[in-house]
Amino acid sequence: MKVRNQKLTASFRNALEGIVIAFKTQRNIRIHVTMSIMVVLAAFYFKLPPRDFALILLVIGLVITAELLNTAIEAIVDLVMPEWHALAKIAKDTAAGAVLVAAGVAVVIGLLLFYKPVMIWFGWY
Ligand SMILES: Nc1ncnc2c1ncn2[C@@H]1O[C@H](COP(=O)(O)OP(=O)(O)OP(=O)(O)O)[C@@H](O)[C@H]1O
Repeated sequence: MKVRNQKLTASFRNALEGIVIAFKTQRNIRIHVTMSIMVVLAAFYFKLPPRDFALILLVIGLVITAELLNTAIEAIVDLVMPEWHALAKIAKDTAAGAVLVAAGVAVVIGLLLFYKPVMIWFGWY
């Protein structure tokens, strides 16, 4: 039981290390995390309802997960194929495309959720 707990702790530590490495090496992840913090603060400020808040957390998770997987795919491609290869290009470009899709969905959801409170705040509604 103790060995299993130690294994679990090590897996958790490795996963956290992966997130820290991605944050340190990937500028895009730093940008997304900064924007996510700002969006969460804005959600508090505008007192968005719990369901909207949950949706925001969900899309933030989606974008950061996509970024982490993109980082992992980039590392694997660089490891196994340092030279130019058509399949390496497909792997990197589709992984980047996944991030773009997630970020696009996040922007649309953000606009839908913040549109009304922001309009009210400016007195335009
Ligand atoms: N081994 C390769 N073979 C073919 N194309 C490649 C290869 N490595 C990179 N590319 C192409 O170059 C683009 C940029 O790759 P690069 O590794 O320089 O940046 P990245 O790490 O994917 O981007 P970032 O870290 O800025 O998100 C890729 O999206 C892909 O189109």
